[in-house]
Amino acid sequence: MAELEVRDLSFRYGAKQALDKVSFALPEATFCALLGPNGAGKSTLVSLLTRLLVSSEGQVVVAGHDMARAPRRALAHLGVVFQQPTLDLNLTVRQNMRYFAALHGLPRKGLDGRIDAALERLGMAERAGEKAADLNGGHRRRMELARALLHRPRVLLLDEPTVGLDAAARAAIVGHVHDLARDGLCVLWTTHLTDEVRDGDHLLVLHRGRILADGVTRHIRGEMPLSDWFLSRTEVVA
Ligand SMILES: Nc1ncnc2c1ncn2[C@@H]1O[C@H](COP(=O)(O)OP(=O)(O)OP(=O)(O)O)[C@@H](O)[C@H]1O
Repeated sequence: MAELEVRDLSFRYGAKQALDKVSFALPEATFCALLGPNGAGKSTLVSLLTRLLVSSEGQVVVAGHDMARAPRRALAHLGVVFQQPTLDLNLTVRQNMRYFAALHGLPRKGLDGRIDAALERLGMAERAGEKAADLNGGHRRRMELARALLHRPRVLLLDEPTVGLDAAARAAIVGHVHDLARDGLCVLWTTHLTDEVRDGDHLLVLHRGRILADGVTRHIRGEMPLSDWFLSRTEVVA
């Protein structure tokens, strides 16, 4: 069964068609890169998947729950890391996580254990008592990732999560999220950077609101480096 399924999803801003009949299905234990140049429609798709936007055309199904008919159940299985950081810099890492847990109605019983486990997975266990303001950008992002796992979602959505990070921090996050996918999570990672995509990843290429390619990266790119393939298909002049 698909953990995340999108069927014929379309969206327009007035006359501007931002998404045009987008369809794909992702199973568990998948790292899927959603690659598209600026303006391709990635943010619009993320907004529809998280119900910030609603479309009357098409369907989104998370862990078997239809986003339009059962939004609370669908959203309960979705973890999200947005492009813009959403943490309180004055609180410690643990306080930020407790605050998020309270907002989501997670039971207090066993919460610290959940927080420790989530931080451990991201290599952040020893930073639980540090103020978010004192963390570097990469560690802040990892904290947001740990937080997105607290309610044990089956699908994790990340919208260009490496924006503003240096190369080492980017590589660390890319690695951690691949580990999460290997352990069973269905991950959708949006990016416009081909070097964040691995050959064995599931790749969706979005261009001008349409899916250009859907499959395993190494099959899609053939003999070409992915960056060359991507540039040739999206007509971006380097
Ligand atoms: N509020 C809006 N009103 C009108 N057009 C919009 C609006 N938001 C986005 N668009 C247009 O819809 C298309 C898709 O935009 P979207 O932001 O989803 O792309 P993106 O792939 O996320 O790009 P980026 O990487 O630059 O964030 C673009 O042509 C954009 O100009």
